[in-house]
Amino acid sequence: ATIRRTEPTAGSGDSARRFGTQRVLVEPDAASGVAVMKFKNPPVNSLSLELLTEFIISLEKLENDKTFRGVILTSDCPRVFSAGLDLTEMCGKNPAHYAEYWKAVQELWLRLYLSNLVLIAAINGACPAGGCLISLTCDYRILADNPKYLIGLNETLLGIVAPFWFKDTLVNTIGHRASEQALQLGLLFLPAEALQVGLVDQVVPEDQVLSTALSVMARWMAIPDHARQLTKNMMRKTTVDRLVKQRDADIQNFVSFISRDSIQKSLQMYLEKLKQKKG
Ligand SMILES: CCCC/C=C/CC(=O)SCCNC(=O)CCNC(=O)[C@H](O)C(C)(C)COP(=O)(O)OP(=O)(O)OC[C@H]1O[C@@H](n2cnc3c(N)ncnc32)[C@H](O)[C@@H]1OP(=O)(O)O
Repeated sequence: ATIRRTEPTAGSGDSARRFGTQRVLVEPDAASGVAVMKFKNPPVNSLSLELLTEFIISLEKLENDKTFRGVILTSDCPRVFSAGLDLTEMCGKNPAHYAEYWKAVQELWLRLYLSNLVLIAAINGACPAGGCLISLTCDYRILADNPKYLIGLNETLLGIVAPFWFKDTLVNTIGHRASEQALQLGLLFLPAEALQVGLVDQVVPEDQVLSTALSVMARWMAIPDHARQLTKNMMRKTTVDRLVKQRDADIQNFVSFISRDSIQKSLQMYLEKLKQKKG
C-alpha cells in the first residue's frame, strides 16, 4: 500500500505539530509524552489493508521515540470509532490477498496487545467487531454515552466466527461466562451495558471523552514504566504466545474459512444489507 504522510500543521512547538499518514493522524504532545492517534478512513474507519499498514507504521514510530509513553486511540470520523475489519478485503478476493490481509490484522493485534506504551481507547462512536478488538487491546477504555454507540464482538451475526485470539482478548477482559454469551449471540452492548459487563471502564458524556482520556492517562503515567510494562507483559504474554506459536496455521485457517462459498455469500449479503439500510 502506498503511504502518504500528512504535512505537519503550521504552528509553534511540538504540541501544535501533527504527523502521521493519510489515514492515521498523530497529534503528539512532547511535553506530556502523550500522542493522540486518530483513525481517519471515512466513512466508517473500516480496517482496510492500507489503514492497518499505516497504523502499524505510526505506532512503531511512537514506540521507537522515547519521548512518548502514552497513546490515546480515537476516531476522526463522526459517530464511528471503527466499523471493524473491512468487509471488502474479505469478499471476492484471492487467497493470497486474504493471507496478506490476515497477517496485517494479526500484526496490529500483536503490537497493540503487548505495547510498552500506555494505551487508552477514547471511543467516540460505534465500535463493532474489529473496532472492539482494537479497543480491547488498550489498557483502559472510555466510551461516549450515546445509545447509537454500540460495542461488542458481533461476528456471529455475520455468519463468521471470531478467531481464538479475539475470544481470548475478550475473556481476559470480561471473563469466560460473559464472553461465552457475548460471542455466541454476537452481542452489541449499549454504553451502560458495556460498563456493567466490564467491556469498558468508563462511560462519559460525548464531549468529555478525550479530556477524560487525558486525565486517566496522567494516572497511568505516574507509575514507573518498567514496573508497569513488566506487569502488563506478565498478564498478557501467554495470550500473545498462543497466536505467535501458530501464526501461519491461523492464516491458513482464515484463508480456507473465508474462501468458502457459504461464508462469501453470508458476507456479501451482510454488505448488501448495510447498503440497503440507506435506501
Ligand atoms: C474467521 C473470520 C473472522 C473475521 C473477523 C472479522 C471481524 C470484523 O471486524 S468483521 C466486520 C464487522 N463489522 C460490522 O459488523 C459493522 C458493520 N457496519 C455497521 O454496522 C455500520 O456501518 C456502523 C454502525 C459502523 C456505522 O453506521 P452508519 O449508518 O454511520 O454507516 P453505514 O451507512 O452503515 O455505512 C457507510 C458505508 O460504509 C460501509 N461499511 C460499513 N461497515 C463496513 C465494513 N466493516 N467494511 C466495509 N464497508 C463497511 C457501508 O456498506 C456503507 O457503504 P456505502 O456508502 O457504499 O453504502
